[in-house]
Amino acid sequence: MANLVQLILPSIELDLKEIAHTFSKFACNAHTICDPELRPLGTGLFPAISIINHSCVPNAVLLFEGRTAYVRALQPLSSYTEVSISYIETAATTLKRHNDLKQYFFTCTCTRCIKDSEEDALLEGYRCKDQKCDGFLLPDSGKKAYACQKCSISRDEEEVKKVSSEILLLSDKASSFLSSGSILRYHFFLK
Ligand SMILES: C[S@@+](CC[C@H](N)C(=O)[O-])C[C@H]1O[C@@H](n2cnc3c(N)ncnc32)[C@H](O)[C@@H]1O
Repeated sequence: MANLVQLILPSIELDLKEIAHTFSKFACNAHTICDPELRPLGTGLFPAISIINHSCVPNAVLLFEGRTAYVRALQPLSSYTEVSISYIETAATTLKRHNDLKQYFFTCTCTRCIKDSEEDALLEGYRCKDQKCDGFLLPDSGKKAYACQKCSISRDEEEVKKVSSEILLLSDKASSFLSSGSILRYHFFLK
């Protein structure tokens, strides 16, 4: 980034180290401004909000109305409770969350991150193919087969890959509907 600035402004004497420093501070303290559908609109620096630390089980959420940022509590908070928000998508495994947090240069040690998480297994697992079973198919160590943690029914890798690509396709369709605004129109029509 610092080199890019020098490329754009070659005539100005620049301290590349200082620019890199400033951009790094900006990246760690800035927030993505979203519209009500959570579509990113841009990046903003809100000093009062930059003091809020991250948790994967946050007790508050950052919302925007236009360019104005609001921190809204997700539960009643007593005095002296530290307010936390999530810097990242929380519906992800611990490994994914920690990867996403690398840009902020810390390792999260919230309650969700430190417990040996069955939740992670569920996030990575697939619904058991037996409709009557409420278990999840979890990968074996080599990911060659998936077995239900409740009834032990298994699916082979190919079966799981097929289901997973169908899910990805559906998710892509949902995203493109969302970004085109079609869901909003559909919602409006239903009303
Ligand atoms: C937006 S600032 C948050 C406020 C910052 N702690 C301060 O005192 O100004 C983001 C930085 O705070 C630190 N931070 C945020 N959440 C953290 C957490 N849960 N554990 C450790 N460090 C955290 C990281 O250094 C991160 O880059």
